[in-house]
Amino acid sequence: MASGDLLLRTHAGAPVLARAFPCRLRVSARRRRGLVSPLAAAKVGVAGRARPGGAAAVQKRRRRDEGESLSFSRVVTRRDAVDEDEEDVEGEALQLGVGAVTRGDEAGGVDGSYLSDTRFDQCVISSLSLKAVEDAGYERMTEVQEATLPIILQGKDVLAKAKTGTGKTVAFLLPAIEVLSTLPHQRNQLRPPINLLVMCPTRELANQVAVEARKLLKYHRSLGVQVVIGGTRLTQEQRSMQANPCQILVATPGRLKDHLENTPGFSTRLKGVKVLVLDEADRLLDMGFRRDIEKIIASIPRERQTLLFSATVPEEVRQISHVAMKKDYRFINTVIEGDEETHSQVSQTYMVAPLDLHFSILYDVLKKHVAEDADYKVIIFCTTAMVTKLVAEVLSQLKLNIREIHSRKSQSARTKVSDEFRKSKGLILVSSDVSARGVDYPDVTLVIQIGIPADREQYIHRLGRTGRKGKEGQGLLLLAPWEKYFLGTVKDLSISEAAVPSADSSVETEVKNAVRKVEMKSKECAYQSWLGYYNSNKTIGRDKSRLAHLAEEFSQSMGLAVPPAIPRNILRKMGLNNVPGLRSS
Ligand SMILES: Nc1ncnc2c1ncn2[C@@H]1O[C@H](COP(=O)(O)OP(=O)(O)OP(=O)(O)O)[C@@H](O)[C@H]1O
Repeated sequence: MASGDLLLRTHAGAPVLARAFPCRLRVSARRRRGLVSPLAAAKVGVAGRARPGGAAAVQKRRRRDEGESLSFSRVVTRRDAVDEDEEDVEGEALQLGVGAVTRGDEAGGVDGSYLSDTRFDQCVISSLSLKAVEDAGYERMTEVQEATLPIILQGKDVLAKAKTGTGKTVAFLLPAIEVLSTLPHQRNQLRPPINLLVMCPTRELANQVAVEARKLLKYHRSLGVQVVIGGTRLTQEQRSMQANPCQILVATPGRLKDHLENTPGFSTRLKGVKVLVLDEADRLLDMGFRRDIEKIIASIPRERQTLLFSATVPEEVRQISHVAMKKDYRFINTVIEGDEETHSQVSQTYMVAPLDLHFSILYDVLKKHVAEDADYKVIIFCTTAMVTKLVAEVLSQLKLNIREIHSRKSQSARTKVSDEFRKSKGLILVSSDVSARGVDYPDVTLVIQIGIPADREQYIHRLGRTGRKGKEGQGLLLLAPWEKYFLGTVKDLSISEAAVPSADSSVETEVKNAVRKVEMKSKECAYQSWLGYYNSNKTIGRDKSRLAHLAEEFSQSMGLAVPPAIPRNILRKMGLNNVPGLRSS
């Protein structure tokens, strides 16, 4: 936290405490014990003060989505790569830590600390929303919901940071719906305005947010929600928007831009936006999405409320939040200062081993996990879509119960796999970063990450697919020796080294046979995308001949004696033509 940020800790319900502790003396006593809600504090005049504007230059980080390189245009265009048809910071900051750890039996978790003591029925929300919240089975607010609701209801712009799986979706949807429910809604309008626009970086997340919105809208009969995402026919979406226009729109950026450019009357409807939400805000504001987001923001009214939510808010996101928010926005951070951004009930380990052992290690770890936990539910994150496909094929050959999801799959296949994984146990999902953020699969027991994640934030979001709602979970990061430097970026997290399983020759033979059975085409594609991914990595991609040598190691791990040849034009686009060790075709 930057100097000048206000440190407050919260324990119990914001609106309730505001009534319960009206005098400065009692608030101060609770502040000393770290138990004051922001609203209570604000009432007695201890609200956060403006942060000094930091004018540090915004570092433009080149990021990858889907693990594919963004640097080689047609080989992997930005469209293919990204999962999309796929002022100085002046805000007030509140640091809200978890006061007492409560045991959340009703949440089914071992540690219910993500829940606050405030019940929804103690809040100033409409009876229609309250009934819907109760029907959804939510009784107490989560910490982030408790912390943000009163401030959003005051009409403030909010940038909120809270750990993964702690209810950020309801935290922005519920107050936004409350705002909308006070607006006049005329039935039978030909093109009714869109009043709430929620942007999400992935299609799966957009669908999930719409499902949560529908739950909360159960009794708000005059309000509706619609989703526009890539991978579906634009005309189909246009027809359904015309047939049943809704006030709430959940969208991925590329597709929203398509509608802006191609759907008659759409830009007029966007002029009605009163609340804009950027879910996974840091991802939406990074370079992969920035241009689309800026265009979208330019198409909606300046006079609006903006809500940015994420489990990670790197300093540069705070620096550029003026792109979307008013200067007097509030930064609400529910991750206590000094606490890790990951969950303490998730054990994190890493293993370092040469690439040619990775499949055997993976198989060994999975076999043990499956044997130990009949209700196992594992996600394996891979660096690129094509590497994901390869790993899924190898593990399927080993007769594990595998499903595969990445951007090269059709949207219908993605939706089917995602729905199945949400409902089932006893499954292993091999995924690219399409599942890294926001996706709420219940009861994931283990998250494995093979190879370095795009960055520290991506590591945290991927790990956050387990340990949701206070439940326990495990995380394993599997690295090659030359990837070990990544550990330096997450050294503040509790990751401990795990011993590499000792070699078992029968397992190794089994794995080698499985690898051998995978089609050559899959190996070629994996090799090319692997090369693209590490080529655009600032550390590894710097030395091209070393990169070629490492790529050869990767091709050997797929059982290839000679690395596949890559079309010359693709090598050129990657800036890798004439690099010794790389073959062109
Ligand atoms: N007050 C509540 N009580 C119990 N469960 C809740 C409550 N609010 C939300 N949930 C549930 O908690 C789960 C996690 O919520 P959600 O997906 O919004 O988390 P998140 O913080 O957005 O996670 P991520 O950072 O991964 O996007 C969901 O299943 C949601 O239905």
